[in-house]
Amino acid sequence: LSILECIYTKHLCLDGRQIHLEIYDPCSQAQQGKLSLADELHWADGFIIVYDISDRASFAFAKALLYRIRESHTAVCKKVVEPSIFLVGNKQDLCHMREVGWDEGQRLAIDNKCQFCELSAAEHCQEVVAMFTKVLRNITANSKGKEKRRPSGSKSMAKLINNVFGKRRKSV
Ligand SMILES: Nc1nc2c(ncn2[C@@H]2O[C@H](COP(=O)(O)OP(=O)(O)OP(=O)(O)O)[C@@H](O)[C@H]2O)c(=O)[nH]1
Repeated sequence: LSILECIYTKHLCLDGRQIHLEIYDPCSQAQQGKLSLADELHWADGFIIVYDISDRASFAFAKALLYRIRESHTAVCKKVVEPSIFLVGNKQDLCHMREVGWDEGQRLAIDNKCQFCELSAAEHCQEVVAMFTKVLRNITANSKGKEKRRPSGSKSMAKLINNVFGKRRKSV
């Protein structure tokens, strides 16, 4: 069984500005342990890295992804605007099964200059919308008219999209 990645596109208006979103949601199962984000690192303006607060392994994976993004940015794109990175601890409704402390997530985010929040995509989808809005505001504030598009046919990266738009990934 392999699960396909998803690319979502959406036009929206934020603060009076038209935005064309291209969002790549990779399949975490297929990539586990691989961290192959080579294409995405070159074109993405922002990254949303999601872990499950009730699953320490997912936090370790999120940490590895964060380092990978940071390393790549430092090595390759020194002069380019820093990508916006949002670290998200999901499944806050499973607080009673928590394996990753809020402070651990926040510490990782502070150490790597990214934003952080905990939320429950299942129970409070408005929190997901608010998080996405922050990411977009951050990106538009950083980019200041820079045009950076995903090359067609290339893979790209973002997370949590199925929880926002309710779209299911196809399995083959
Ligand atoms: N309790 C709880 N379950 C959630 C929440 N968000 C997602 N889930 C569940 O977690 C499981 C995985 O959700 P997915 O949306 O497939 O997560 P994913 O990270 O995109 O999964 P991959 O296919 O591995 O990329 C599903 O059973 C969801 O219903 C949440 O906030 N709380």
